[in-house]
Amino acid sequence: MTSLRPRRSVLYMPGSNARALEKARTIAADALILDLEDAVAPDAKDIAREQVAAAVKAGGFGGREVVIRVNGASTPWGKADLAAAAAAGPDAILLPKVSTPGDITLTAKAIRDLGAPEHTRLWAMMETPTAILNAESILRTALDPASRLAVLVMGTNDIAKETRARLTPGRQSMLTYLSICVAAARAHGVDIVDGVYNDFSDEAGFRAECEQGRDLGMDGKTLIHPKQVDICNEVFAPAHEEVAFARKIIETFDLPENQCKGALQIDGKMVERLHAEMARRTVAIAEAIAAR
Ligand SMILES: CC(C)(COP(=O)(O)OP(=O)(O)OC[C@H]1O[C@@H](n2cnc3c(N)ncnc32)[C@H](O)[C@@H]1OP(=O)(O)O)[C@@H](O)C(=O)NCCC(=O)NCCSC(=O)C[C@H](O)C(=O)O
Ligand SMILES: [Mg+2]
Repeated sequence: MTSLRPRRSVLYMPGSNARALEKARTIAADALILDLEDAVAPDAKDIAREQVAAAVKAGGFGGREVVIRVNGASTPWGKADLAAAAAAGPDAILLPKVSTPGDITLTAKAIRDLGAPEHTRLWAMMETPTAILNAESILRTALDPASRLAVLVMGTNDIAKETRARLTPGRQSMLTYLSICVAAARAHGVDIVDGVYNDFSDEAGFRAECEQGRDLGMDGKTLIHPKQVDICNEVFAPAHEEVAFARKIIETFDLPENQCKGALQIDGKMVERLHAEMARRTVAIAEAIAAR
């Protein structure tokens, strides 16, 4: 079952940047990814690992979901990262460059053996051509709760690198990859967040890409700079009118005279029971956001 935890804005920060780790405790993002992978230079990997583990253990992140992105198992840092992350016990560990179901199941087993607390979930980066081709089988691992798989994170920079597709305005080249992953995530009750928008000074372009991701079915978007958080939170929250209409749908279907009806007319629109289900989710996510 997809969780109703708001994951509108998911902000990356380099684990080597102590100032950013400190500042993160006051940024209005729903989730934070403390990165040990691509944002950290090889010479800074050890200090980043120590800083991130200490920051997670120290806490103080309030209701923000705290995630550690480790280096891959085949890198010189992967093993130490996983051990440190499991011991720190964040809300989730984010695996980069997942390509097969085994990447999830083996990591889940490894962190269990390393003593990771039960609450530590796995998030998976979808950013290789093989991951896209294997999306369904990777996501199927979520059927077993032991996999801990909770969220997919799109890695559009790596997808562009590996496929040689260009990241153009409108992301024509990414749409198939994004939608395949949305379908796989939804089929198996896992949340999914969109890739980053690199030009963090371009507010209009960023807003358009947030809206595109939301309309494709994403739960939120990964971010690289604090100035992207407010727009992202706004776009991925249901609008006031949407919530009001959702409440109206629920109330109308709940009326005794409508108990036997499958379809109704509300404000000139045809509404079916499937819309009542969607409306319940809209209201629930709006309430979860309001409670933050
Ligand atoms: C992109 C940046 C390097 C820009 O940094 P900087 O030049 O320092 O920006 P500012 O001067 O505008 O910063 C203003 C203040 O905000 C703090 N800050 C900046 N970014 C962050 C952040 N991400 N989290 C927390 N705080 C942040 C600065 O420290 C300044 O604070 P103050 O000193 O109080 O004024 C930088 O934004 C950055 O490093 N961003 C994150 C880069 C990153 O994590 N990249 C990896 C993830 S993206 C990726 O890998 C995608 C995926 O895998 C794929 O394949 O697509
Ligand atoms: Mg990447």
